[in-house]
Amino acid sequence: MEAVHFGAGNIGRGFIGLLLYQSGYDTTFVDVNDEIIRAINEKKQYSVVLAAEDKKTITVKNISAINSVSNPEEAARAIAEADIITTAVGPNVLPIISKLIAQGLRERVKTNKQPLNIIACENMVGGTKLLKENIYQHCTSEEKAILNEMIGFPNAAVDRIVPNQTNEELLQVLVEPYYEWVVEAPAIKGEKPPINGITFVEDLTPYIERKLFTVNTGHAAAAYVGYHLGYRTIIDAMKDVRVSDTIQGALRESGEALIQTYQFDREEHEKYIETILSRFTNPFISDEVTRVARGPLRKLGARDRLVRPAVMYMEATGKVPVYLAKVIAAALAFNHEADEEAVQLQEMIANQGVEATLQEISGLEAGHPLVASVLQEM
Ligand SMILES: NC(=O)C1=CN([C@@H]2O[C@H](COP(=O)(O)OP(=O)(O)OC[C@H]3O[C@@H](n4cnc5c(N)ncnc54)[C@H](O)[C@@H]3O)[C@@H](O)[C@H]2O)C=CC1
Ligand SMILES: O=P(O)(O)OC[C@H]1O[C@](O)(CO)[C@@H](O)[C@@H]1O
Repeated sequence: MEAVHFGAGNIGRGFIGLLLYQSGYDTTFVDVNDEIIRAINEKKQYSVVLAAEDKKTITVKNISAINSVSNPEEAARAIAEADIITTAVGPNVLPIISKLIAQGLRERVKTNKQPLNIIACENMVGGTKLLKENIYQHCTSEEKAILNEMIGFPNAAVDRIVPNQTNEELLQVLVEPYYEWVVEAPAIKGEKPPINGITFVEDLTPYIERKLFTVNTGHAAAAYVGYHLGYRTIIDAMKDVRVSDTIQGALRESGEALIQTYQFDREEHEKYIETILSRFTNPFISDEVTRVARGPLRKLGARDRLVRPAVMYMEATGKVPVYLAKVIAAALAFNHEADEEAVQLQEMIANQGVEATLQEISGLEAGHPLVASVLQEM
C-alpha cells in the first residue's frame, strides 16, 4: 500500500508517518524543506522515541520524500498512485498544497478507478473540508463531479504532543506516548483505510471540539500566560500557581460549555482534564511556550481554541467567562518577534487598538460582552 503524506515535520514523522509504517504502508513524504527531504532519501529510515522512562524507540522504514517546489510532477504522480493521502502542514498551508493535489487527482482519475481518501491532520475544525474546498477551486465542474464519486474527504482530530526537535540525528523525533486519531467514517469512500490506531466515528464534532477546547485551550493558556510571566518552557510555566490556576479556570469554563453542549458525563470529563494536564507536565518533554503559542492570529479566530469555547460558555450558561478572557488577553499580548503572526498582531494593535483588533480577528461584534471582559484583563 502506498501513502502520500504532506509535511515531514513533527506530526508527520512522529505520529502519522509512524502509524502508516506500522500499518504496512510505504510512505512518500511531500515537503518543501530540502534538508529533511535529502535526509529521508539518503537514510530511508528514522527513529521515533517515546518520551517516557524507558525511551522506547521505533524505527520507521519504507519511506521516501519529494520536494513539491522543485519536483511537482513527481509529487503529482505519487498522488495519482496513492492508496491514502494525509497532511500535517498547518492550517495556513492547506490552500498552498491544494493546487498540486488537484493536479495529482486529475492525473489519477484518467487511469486509476480505485477510491481514495484524503485526510487533513491539523489542529482545526473542518481541516479536510477546507482542503477539499481549496482543491475544488482548481477543478472544472466535470472534474468535481468525478471527484465527488471517487475521492473521500473525511475530517479528523489528531492528538499527540510532539515538541520541536533538537536531536543530533536530524530525522529522529521525540513524541509523547499518548495519541488519538479520530476520523469521520461517513465521509470515507470505499473501504476504511486499514490504519492501526485510527478510531472511526459517525460524528466527529464532539470529539474534535472536546480535544481542541481541552488539550489545545489548556495548552494555549499555559503558553500565553507562561510567556507573559517570562517562562521558556510549558513545564516550568505549569509550576507557577498563576498559570495553573488560569488553566484550571479556563478548562472549567470550556468544560462546562462542552458538557452542556454535548452532554458529556461530568465525572468522565473531569478525568479527561486530569489526563490532559498530566501530559503537559511530562518530565521527559521540554516544550517551548513559543511553539505552543505560535500563530496567535489563527488561535484567536472565531472557531479556534479560545474564542469559540468562550462563546459556547456564554451560550450555555448565560455568564461571561473570566479565565478564558484572561487567556485571550494574554494571547493579544503575545509579542514574540520570531513569530510572524505575533508581529502582525502587535502591528494591528499599535495601529487600531486592542478592541478593534480583537473584533477583527475573532469576528466578535462591537459591544460583545466577551470583548469587554477581555479588555478588563489587559
Ligand atoms: N506538534 C504537535 O504536537 C501537533 C501538531 N498538530 C498539527 O499538525 C500540523 C503540523 O504541525 P507540526 O508537525 O508540529 O509542524 P512542523 O512545522 O513540525 O511540520 C510542518 C511541516 O510542513 C512542511 N511544509 C510547510 N509548507 C509546506 C508545503 N507547501 N508543502 C509541503 N510541506 C510543507 C514543513 O516544511 C514542515 O516539515 C499542524 O496543523 C499542527 O497544528 C496536531 C497535533 C499535535
Ligand atoms: O499546533 P498548533 O495548533 O499551533 O498548536 C500547538 C498545539 O498543538 C499541539 O502541538 C498538539 O495538539 C499542542 O502541543 C498545542 O496545544
